[in-house]
Amino acid sequence: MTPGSRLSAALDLLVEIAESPRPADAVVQGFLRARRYMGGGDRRAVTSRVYGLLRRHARLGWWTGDGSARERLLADLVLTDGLDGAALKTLFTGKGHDPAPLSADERALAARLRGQPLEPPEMPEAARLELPAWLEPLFEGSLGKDWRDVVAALNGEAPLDLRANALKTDREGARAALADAGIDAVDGPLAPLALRVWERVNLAATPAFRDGLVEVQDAASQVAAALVCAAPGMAVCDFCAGAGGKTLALAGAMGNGGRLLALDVSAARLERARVRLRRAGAHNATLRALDEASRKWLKRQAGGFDRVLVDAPCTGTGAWRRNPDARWRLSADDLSRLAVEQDAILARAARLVKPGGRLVYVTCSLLPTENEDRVAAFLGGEAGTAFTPVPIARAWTDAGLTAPCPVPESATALRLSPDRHDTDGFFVAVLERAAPALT
Ligand SMILES: C[S@@+](CC[C@H](N)C(=O)[O-])C[C@H]1O[C@@H](n2cnc3c(N)ncnc32)[C@H](O)[C@@H]1O
Repeated sequence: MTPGSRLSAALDLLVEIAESPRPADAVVQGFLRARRYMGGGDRRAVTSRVYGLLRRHARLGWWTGDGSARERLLADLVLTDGLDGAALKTLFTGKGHDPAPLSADERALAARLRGQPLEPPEMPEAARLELPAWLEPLFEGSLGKDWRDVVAALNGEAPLDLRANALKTDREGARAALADAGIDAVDGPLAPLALRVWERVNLAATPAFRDGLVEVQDAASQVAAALVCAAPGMAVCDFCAGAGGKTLALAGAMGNGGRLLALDVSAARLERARVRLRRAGAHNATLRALDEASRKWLKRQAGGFDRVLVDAPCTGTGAWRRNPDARWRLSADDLSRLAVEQDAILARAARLVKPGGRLVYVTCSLLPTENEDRVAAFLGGEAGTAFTPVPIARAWTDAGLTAPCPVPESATALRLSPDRHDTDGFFVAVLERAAPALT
């Protein structure tokens, strides 16, 4: 591809992301899958430009007066890459797949931006931080004095984190299999099976992935799954299993022994989980899509599980590094709607926990309205009366995690964030149902 045609592809992809309800990383994957003719260099150039544009969205919007995708691209080429009029002319040729030549207005825009910094002092803070203005007070009010560092880190690039599949190998075995495919992996933070890859790789093409030795999972998500403390022989329910990221880790912790039930309202996501479980060699999981007709069935499962994981639907603020556009899709209404859903799911899932068993509440959000507030609402309501919070340090030890526990002994919630822990943002609370008194 010519440098110009790479820009055209980046523009097409940007428009596709803007028009799709799906997260950016899913749209990017689909886009590349449909263009197998693109070589590795082209893919890297296109995706790196697109993610850059998404990460600089507000700043480029400020400079262009909320301009079109093409205007933002033009501004990016001038402000970030430092291109001048002559260089732009070689890219915007209109020949082949190159973008159409610049109009007089676009040439004037490029001339106006030439030599300017991306972030001039007069730029409002919300734009500099790439944060929707309505979310600024929420972050400032809830994330402590370092809130700007958290927000900045959430706009950084995320590495590819993998989990070695304990059902088939260990971390060293997985690392060696990746090395055979020419992929360098270092230990990931906190989680004992985490491997981290910084280069862009085609993981799906490697035997390590195809044979189920590794799965894609952020280190924080691995920690969240570990804190369920699932063990062989237990009955474990993954109430919001989705495409099975944590179900797979739970199956690994259970050594394929015991009963693992994966539930979700999305049958399509569970279907993806089925494929991944098969590849991982996980045989102890049963998958079930929840619908109106499941109510009676769910009632019959009451008190049947040692562990119930609720990886609740959330805003995903903790995963903004992977989906930088997600912040612009959020609204205050989403936050209120999600809180209602999170409360309802927690109450429903809690019924499944055995006396003496544990309910583990997880989100990939950093907002207390989805985390601490939801746990407090649950514990203060009828469904939560039998539950008490377990100190994270205790669950950490129970889980056999060997890295130092990142929160104090007394903390009953864990919040991981990219600035402090070098992971995605995640929240975990572990609640225990009172065991019957011994007589
Ligand atoms: C954060 S995602 C789960 C991610 C998954 N656990 C993983 O590790 O890959 C939340 C999931 O909750 C599901 N969900 C939404 N409402 C639900 C409900 N009422 N009951 C069960 N699952 C629900 C969504 O379909 C979505 O798959």
